[in-house]
Amino acid sequence: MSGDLWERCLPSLQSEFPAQQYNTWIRPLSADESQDSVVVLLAPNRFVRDWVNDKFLSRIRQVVSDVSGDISIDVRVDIAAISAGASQGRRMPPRPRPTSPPPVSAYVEPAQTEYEQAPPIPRKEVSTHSAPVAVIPAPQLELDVGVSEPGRTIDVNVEGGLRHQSNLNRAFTFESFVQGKSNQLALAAAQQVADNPGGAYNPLFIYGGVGLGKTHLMHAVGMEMLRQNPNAHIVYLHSERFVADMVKALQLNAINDFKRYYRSVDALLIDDIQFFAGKERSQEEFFHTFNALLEGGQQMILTSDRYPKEINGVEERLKSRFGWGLTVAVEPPELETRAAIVMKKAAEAKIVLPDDAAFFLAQKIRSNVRELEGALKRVIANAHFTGNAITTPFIKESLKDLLALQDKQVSIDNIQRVVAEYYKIKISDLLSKRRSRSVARPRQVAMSISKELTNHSLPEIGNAFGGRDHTTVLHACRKIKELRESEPDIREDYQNLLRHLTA
Ligand SMILES: Nc1ncnc2c1ncn2[C@@H]1O[C@H](COP(=O)(O)OP(=O)(O)OP(=O)(O)O)[C@@H](O)[C@H]1O
Repeated sequence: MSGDLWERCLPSLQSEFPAQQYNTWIRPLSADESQDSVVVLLAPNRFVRDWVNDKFLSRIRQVVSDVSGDISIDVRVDIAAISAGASQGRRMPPRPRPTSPPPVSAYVEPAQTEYEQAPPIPRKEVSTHSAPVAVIPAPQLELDVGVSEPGRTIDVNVEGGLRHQSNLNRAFTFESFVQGKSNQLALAAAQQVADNPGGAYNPLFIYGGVGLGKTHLMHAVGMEMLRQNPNAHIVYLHSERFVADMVKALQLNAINDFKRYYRSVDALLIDDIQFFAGKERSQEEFFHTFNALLEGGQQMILTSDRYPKEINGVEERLKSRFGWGLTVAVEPPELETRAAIVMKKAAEAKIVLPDDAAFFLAQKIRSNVRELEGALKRVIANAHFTGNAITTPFIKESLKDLLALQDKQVSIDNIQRVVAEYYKIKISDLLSKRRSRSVARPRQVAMSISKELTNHSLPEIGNAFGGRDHTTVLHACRKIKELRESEPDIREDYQNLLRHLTA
């Protein structure tokens, strides 16, 4: 075999599956093409293998046979990854805590961030090693982790006078996290890690856009680990804090203390890892910390605003390590999830919020959950000052300026108008059942742009185009992506329209 068959199949698979699915399931596979007439696809763990076998194998077979005739496909777990997993799972004998305080404070305020069903992650599936987190002389919890006090962080006192701060935010728990299709897989993976830290999903890499719950999930794992084992030594920090601590340690000639400190944790949670970009010395230090923690069976959870391989300015060896465990995406939540989040946040604030008011807010604020939460807080504050009940008209009045701004942003209506004008057809044609090429193609373009420029979900877009099914929208997006690569005219039309709509 030529040895690059799998490489040649990847572009088709990439264009076929939504990015989240491709990145989570297909991209981590590597191929062993050393045998004749069989390609062995190596999955980083059993979880990925089983899911690929179940959901993607038949399509992969088709694509491979289109490219290279009759070749059989076998999906196996990468043995190297398994042994890494086994060594990760093997708890190390108790390691001494650093006896002197770390050179600098590790304190940081916590950051206030397709329609395939996510796989049911069997809880405890990989618990071949039973020891939980505590391997280090027990630190004492200063605060009772069982009591939820939103906004409060949890401090941990370690013996020997070392004050260690986990910085976990009590408000960010699994209970307060609302599950939806957009975060189902990430949530399931996080729960699995919390139940089985240092297991096969190490590191857990969570990526996705701003304000979508990555930090919340990360803290929820830490909180759950602490609930299961109050002696666990868990550190959450933003990557910029890691960099700042390292710089200070270098200045104070205390890099060994820094190393010992970060390597003595049971779980290290680092947020927004993309901030390591361009910081070579920090990357070098983190690389060694990463290896030490992985070898010691200590759990790492990392978040980023993009898929590991797409983080520019970060060394390849680090990027490839980020993908050794499990990489999961959080997507913008669909309308129902946004409404459920608003309801949950209102209930947490002990506010009565009628369903229609929650849906109104969720419909209007689509950009991300943080903004949604911010809008709700404004409404609550307003209601508090004026003594009014929160109703849809009250929300409209309270958020007048914000909603006016939202309306200026690109809407599906606007996209339909601009696309219809561009192709010299009527808006009603875009919404009609007509299938002639002169109407169907602009309709597909408009759907694809709606997916790209708005936060609407596929069903919402389908609905706005004459009540079509979400699979029609999905098909349109894939078709247009394909045509933009193969047909210069479509590429140019698409670019012109994007430019016009975002000017
Ligand atoms: N599914 C959810 N359920 C409940 N709250 C959520 C959910 N998703 C996000 N939030 C809330 O939205 C806010 C922003 O979330 P978070 O800080 O975790 O986002 P993030 O993805 O880490 O963003 P960034 O990339 O900017 O750091 C938090 O208050 C969080 O509690």
